[in-house]
Amino acid sequence: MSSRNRKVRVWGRFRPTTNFANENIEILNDSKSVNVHLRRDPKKGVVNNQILDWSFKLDGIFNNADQEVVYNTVASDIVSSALDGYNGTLMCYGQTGAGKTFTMTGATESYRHRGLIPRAISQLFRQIEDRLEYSITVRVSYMEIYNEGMFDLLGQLPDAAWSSATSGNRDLFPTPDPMVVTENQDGVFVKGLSCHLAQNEEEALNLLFEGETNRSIAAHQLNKQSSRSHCIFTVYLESRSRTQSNAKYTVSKLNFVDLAGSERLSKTKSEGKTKEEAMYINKSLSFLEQVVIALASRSREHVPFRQSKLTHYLKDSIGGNCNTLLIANMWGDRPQIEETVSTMRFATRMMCVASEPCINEVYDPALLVKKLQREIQHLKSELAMHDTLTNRSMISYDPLSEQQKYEIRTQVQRYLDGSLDEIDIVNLRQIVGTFETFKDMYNDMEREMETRLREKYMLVDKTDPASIAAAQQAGVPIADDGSMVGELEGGSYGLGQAPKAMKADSSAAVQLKKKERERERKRGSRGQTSPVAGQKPSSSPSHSAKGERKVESPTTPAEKEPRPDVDGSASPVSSAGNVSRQEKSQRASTPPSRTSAFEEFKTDRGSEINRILIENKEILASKKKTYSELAGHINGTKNAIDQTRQTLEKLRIQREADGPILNEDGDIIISEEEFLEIQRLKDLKTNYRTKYDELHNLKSEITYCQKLVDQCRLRLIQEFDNWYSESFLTSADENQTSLGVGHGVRPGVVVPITSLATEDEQEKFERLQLELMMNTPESAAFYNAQMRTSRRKTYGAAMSQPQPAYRRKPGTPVMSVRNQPPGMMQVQY
Ligand SMILES: Nc1ncnc2c1ncn2[C@@H]1O[C@H](COP(=O)(O)OP(=O)(O)OP(=O)(O)O)[C@@H](O)[C@H]1O
Repeated sequence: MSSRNRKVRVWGRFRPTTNFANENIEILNDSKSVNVHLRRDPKKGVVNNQILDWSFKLDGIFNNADQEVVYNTVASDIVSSALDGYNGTLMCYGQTGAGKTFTMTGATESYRHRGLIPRAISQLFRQIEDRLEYSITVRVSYMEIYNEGMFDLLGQLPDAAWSSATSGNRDLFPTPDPMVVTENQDGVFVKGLSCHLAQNEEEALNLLFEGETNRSIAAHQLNKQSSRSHCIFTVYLESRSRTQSNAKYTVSKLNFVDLAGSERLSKTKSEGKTKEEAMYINKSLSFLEQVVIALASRSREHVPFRQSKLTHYLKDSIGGNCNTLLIANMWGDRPQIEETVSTMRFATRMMCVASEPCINEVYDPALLVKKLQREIQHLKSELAMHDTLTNRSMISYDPLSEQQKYEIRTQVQRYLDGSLDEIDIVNLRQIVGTFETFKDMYNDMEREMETRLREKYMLVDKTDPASIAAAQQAGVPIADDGSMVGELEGGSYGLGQAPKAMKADSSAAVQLKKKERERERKRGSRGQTSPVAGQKPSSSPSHSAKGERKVESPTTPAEKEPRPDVDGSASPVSSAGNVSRQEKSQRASTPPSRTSAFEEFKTDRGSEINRILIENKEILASKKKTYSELAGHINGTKNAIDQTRQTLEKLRIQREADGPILNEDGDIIISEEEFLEIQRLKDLKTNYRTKYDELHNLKSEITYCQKLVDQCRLRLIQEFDNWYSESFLTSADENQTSLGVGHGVRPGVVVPITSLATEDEQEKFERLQLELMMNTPESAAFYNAQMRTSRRKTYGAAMSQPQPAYRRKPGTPVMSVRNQPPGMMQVQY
């Protein structure tokens, strides 16, 4: 029942008295309602706003009730729920001497008058014995909060196990560190509070009584043995199933909170230590009241739990997911009537605190891992069975063995050196392994390359002044701006020879550089600077650090010849493979931009192949258009089929509702309308199949045409590349161009041929889309829209791309076309 509570349960208990103020306190017959009538206090004057009549209604009132009745009525269910995984809190609140400790612990010397805690312990172990299918662990802690300090009432026991340091700082338990209230995702706990395993009822009771003896008690005007602290006895339960090897188990805690008694100092006239204690008690109870008010108010966002140790510790124990019970202990005597009203008011507020108990389930990580491992094994077996049934027994789901890794590496190595044409794909793991091997090999190569470079050269980061300074110190002739003597401009890293070799006379080097600049200047004055706007004048390659570039000096005859016009007015190539004298002369100065040269090439030397490319593209475009129309037609047919099916279904339902009409043979007779619809459906299906086959064939043609277009384009680019290299570049130039032209292109990396023309990517994308459309023709509109968007994007990207490096990949095989598709132009090589 308690697990379904929506509010904290609150009961009132009057301690027995022979002087019950019947004229002031009326307990109604429902045993829930209490009316209290106060007498006007003459000390407050004739005119005052004192409320004299109060009516309270709690969940129940105990008057002269036996301990057993109290326990069975309010506590038993909460204790049972704790074994199911629900947290529970049982709290006694009230005036000093009102019977809180009696209710909570009872008279320790009398079994009959034992209180809630011993009864709960007894019930717990009884029920644990009954729950044979569960292994339930019981642990106990007992602490008190005295004058805002926390003390472990069981801290001195030999089996004390602390969550961190030992606890307390009271004289009784001199310990190094004070206890601290801590919170984590599992709830609130006290760091430093000892926890004790209790294997049976007796052990648990021993712990209770041991703690009782350590409580702070003092004689008080209203109670000979008044508790001067808040005491919290906690039982921690952990319940695991014995029958199921389940990673899931429940944990719960039962808090028994015996609060210190409130008192009016003006009335009790407490003095000295008792007064100080009372002040602490009243203050913390007032914070508790604030918390309760905040919890009871829906509009309140902040609950001031951290104002006191008590409220902080009770943060997850009042309402919330916890079964909470408050027993408001009261005096029935007339002199205490104001305190009784005050206690009733607190109790009524507590009734408004919401409580939504829930089971605390946790997962044992070790068991969970085991369970998941078992599940993986099970799934693997299922997969293996499935693969065997579908003739895919090659597939393995185990991690790659060392032998397999070695084989993959060997394959990749052979693939890279060209002795293997293709890597056979066996399964996903092998693909992943292959990629990893590529990555490893790439990293190895990079490291090896750097090591080799470092062995031979000194690498200087030109953007790093410290690196430059270090190089200068090592004797490398390098200027403060990072440029090296005799170095080519434009690189971000300087590559100099090792210090020994580089110990050239720096003043001579500077002179050399000056002379070089002078020569450049003169050459410029003769009108022989680069024709490309914005391009830097070519630095003299003959002065490179390695001295390997062979560009003719400005004084060579080649350079003295007039520079050819690169806008195409004069053809730079006389015949394929034959580079004219005029062409050779172009090498002496900066070559034209590849973009402009390519445009020129397409209209001149490469005009024939360009023409074939254009025609093939036109044929491809027209086939794609037909494909799109056909797909649209198929879509229409598909819609018509769906509609006809719906109509037929309606007619069938109608026919069945009207009752079937049968002929003599017992066959169902259908209406003419239904017959016609069936006929129509047949025709539509035939049409759909025919057109679908057509679409399929057309798709093959498109794929073939696409290949031819690709081949043409590749050929055009290769031709251009050869022509450009022969016409304008020396081998050193080629190297330089490949490093310098492609932005972000790494030395030695050849730009993939597909990136040479942006439409390659576009057309590849379109091809993929067409393939998808083939599978689901009804998605044509969707994919078409996608293509349009993609085209727009590709166009935008192409417009903003830097000039690509037109480089022919070494060893690229020359393509030839063997089969000519109908209506396609064949490339003649
Ligand atoms: N229901 C009851 N039946 C019999 N005796 C009771 C009952 N309630 C209280 N008493 C007795 O009244 C005295 C004071 O009770 P108790 O110590 O429980 O009060 P308390 O509220 O805990 O006071 P304090 O706040 O000072 O600790 C005890 O001697 C106790 O035995």
